[in-house]
Order: sequence, then structure tokens, then C-alpha cells
Amino acid sequence: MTQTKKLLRSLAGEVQDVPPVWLMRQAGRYLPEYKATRAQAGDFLSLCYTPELAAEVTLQPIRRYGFDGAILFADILLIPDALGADLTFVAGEGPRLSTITSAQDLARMAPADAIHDHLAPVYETVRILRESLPAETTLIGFAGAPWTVATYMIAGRGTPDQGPAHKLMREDQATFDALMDLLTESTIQYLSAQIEAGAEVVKLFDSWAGSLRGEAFDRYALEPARKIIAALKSRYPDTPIIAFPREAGDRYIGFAKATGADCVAIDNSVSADWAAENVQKDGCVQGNLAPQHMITGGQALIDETKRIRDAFAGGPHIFNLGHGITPEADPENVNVMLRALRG
Ligand SMILES: Cc1c2[nH]c(c1CCC(=O)O)Cc1[nH]c(c(CCC(=O)O)c1C)Cc1[nH]c(c(CCC(=O)O)c1C)Cc1[nH]c(c(C)c1CCC(=O)O)C2
Repeated sequence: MTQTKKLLRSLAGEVQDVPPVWLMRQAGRYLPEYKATRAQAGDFLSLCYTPELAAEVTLQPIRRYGFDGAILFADILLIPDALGADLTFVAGEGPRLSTITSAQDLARMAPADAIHDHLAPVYETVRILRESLPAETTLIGFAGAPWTVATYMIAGRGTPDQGPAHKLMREDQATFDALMDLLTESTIQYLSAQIEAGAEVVKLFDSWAGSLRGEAFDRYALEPARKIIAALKSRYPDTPIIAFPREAGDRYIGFAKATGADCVAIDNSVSADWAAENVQKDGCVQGNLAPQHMITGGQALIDETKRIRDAFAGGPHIFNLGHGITPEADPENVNVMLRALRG
């Protein structure tokens, strides 16, 4: 079928004069309407698990900006929560979970196929969104990649260097590998259910891929992505998949080919010129404006937006940031970016 949605056209390999655009974390605390709905929900997890409210915050940035992609409002830590990791979000401090530092800790987790009751509200959010999004907007589902999710499950919180996860990998590889396998299987099941409910694209966030080097990158970033993508493609061959091995550096080269991803999202630690030459030669790329420009704005935001658009103009491209938009961003700067991009 020939695609009419802009985002799906780029994912199918089409080169467009004006690329489709959406922003990581586009539903978030920089928007006053998000803060209002979050207050109504009470806390972040209640927002994630209340389909009508999760759908509402997903739609807010679409109404305000007309992005080409709407990303399901949820979180990568909902899989650990569904597995029994007792997730909470401490205001101003981020996520807290039970820790996994031994085979006994891991044995307390539920099996992969037990996640669906807990995650049913997320699938319901997807169904609501497919009915309420504008016809031209593509719905993106997502999950965290096993390594990134494992770093939170092992440490019980976010860590600057993923130290606890590296330690478990080194000292008890059997437990580490078993956790990675559990997450790989859970992710296949979770993303399959999102696609069944109506997600048109899925994205795999490996936010901490950059702390894996050499053979560890192959084994714990590349290989799980390959397995997940192969399983999804065998069931849903027409659903495009975006992989985001953040801060992979030169390991971005060949990542799409090695994993079967239709698009690789590029963070802003590499230049657009470099990524166009080395990564986009294999297919669609997404990225890679530095999120700080959404705080600072001005002519630099306009110039950078155009420079990135032009650097990627020779191949399929989805315009986005290199990482999530931050709470300090000025909502008006998103309009400045959109005018520069589309004008
Ligand atoms: C590592 C990670 C997480 N979550 C996510 C990642 C991977 C992407 C990345 O690297 O940023 C992904 C994510 N988190 C959220 C989305 C929703 C969709 C969207 O992008 O708009 C997505 C795709 C909502 C959220 N997830 C979170 C918020 C803020 C919660 C709030 O409203 O207080 C949002 C909008 C909370 C969250 N969630 C997570 C952390 C560490 C935190 C706390 C830090 C913070 O507050 O930003 C885990």
C-alpha cells in the first residue's frame, strides 16, 4: 500500500523536501496543559495507567503543534512494574524500584507472559488514540531496550554510569543474562500487544547503549534489538521499527542492517553530516537537534534546524531532537523550530 502519512513515507524510504517531525518527550512538563492533566491524575504512574488521561496528554502536543507523529504516553519502566519490581516515582528524584542483584531477586519476578493484565490500560490508551488522532498523524508505540531497562532494575534507580548493571554483568553473568532474556521476551510481547491494539510504528529506546563497548555492545545492545525486531517482523512485517542506541557513536554505523531496524535515531553527540554519510546511507535516520536549543531558542535554533534538515536532505529523514525535550524548554521555541523546518 502506498503510504499517505508523512512519517510512514520516510520510514518506507521516501526522501521528502520537508521531513516529518515529532519530538522525544513531546508530552511533558514543558507544557502547561500536561502539568494540569498530571495534577488531575495525582501522580505520574496513575497518569500512565489511566487510558483517558494518558490519551489526553498524548494528544496535547498534536493539537498544539500538529506533529506528524504521536508517541504513546507511557514509560519504559512499566515493564519492570508489570514484572513485579514495585516501581514508584519520587517527586524531583526519579524512579525507584526493588533491586536485582542475585538469582533469588530475579526469581521473584513474574514470567514474561504474565505482564498483560497489568499493562492492559496501556493497550487501551493505544486503542483510544487510534480513534482520536487526526488521519495524517502516525501513532508510535515504544518500549525500553533490555539493557537500558536492566540498568534501572539492577540499581533500583537511575545511575550516572550504570555501574551496578556493569558489576552484575561482570560478577554474575548467568543472572544478568537471565534478566536480559526475561526483558527481551517481555518486550516482544509488550510491543506485539501495542501493535495489535493499533500502534503503527514502534521504537526501542536504548538510552544507555553508550556505556556498552566492544563485545558487550554486540551482546547486550545489538543482539537483543536484533532478536526483538526479528520476532516483531515475523509477526508484523509491515510495522516499521525505530531503534535508538543512544550515544552509540561509531556503533551507529551498520546498526540498522545488523538489527533489521527500519530507522536509526541519532543523538546529538554526533554531527548530522557524519550521520548522513555513515548511517543514512543504509536508510532512514531520525534526529538530531540538541534539546538545549528548545531552551535557548533564537537564531541559533533556526540555523541549527535548517542545517540538520539540509544535512539529511539526501535521504529519508524524520526530524527530531537528539534526546528528550526538557521541562525548561520554552513551548514557543517549538513553533520557531517548526517554522524554520517547514517554511
Ligand atoms: C530512560 C527513560 C525513562 N522513560 C523513557 C526513557 C527513555 C528515553 C530517554 O532516555 O529519555 C521514555 C519515555 N518516558 C516518557 C515517554 C512518553 C512519551 C513521550 O516521549 O512524550 C517516553 C517515551 C514519559 C515520561 N517519563 C517520565 C516523565 C516525567 C514525569 C513527570 O511528569 O513528573 C515523563 C513525561 C519520568 C521518567 N521516566 C524515566 C525516568 C528516568 C524518569 C524520571 C526523570 C524525569 O522526570 O524526566 C525512565
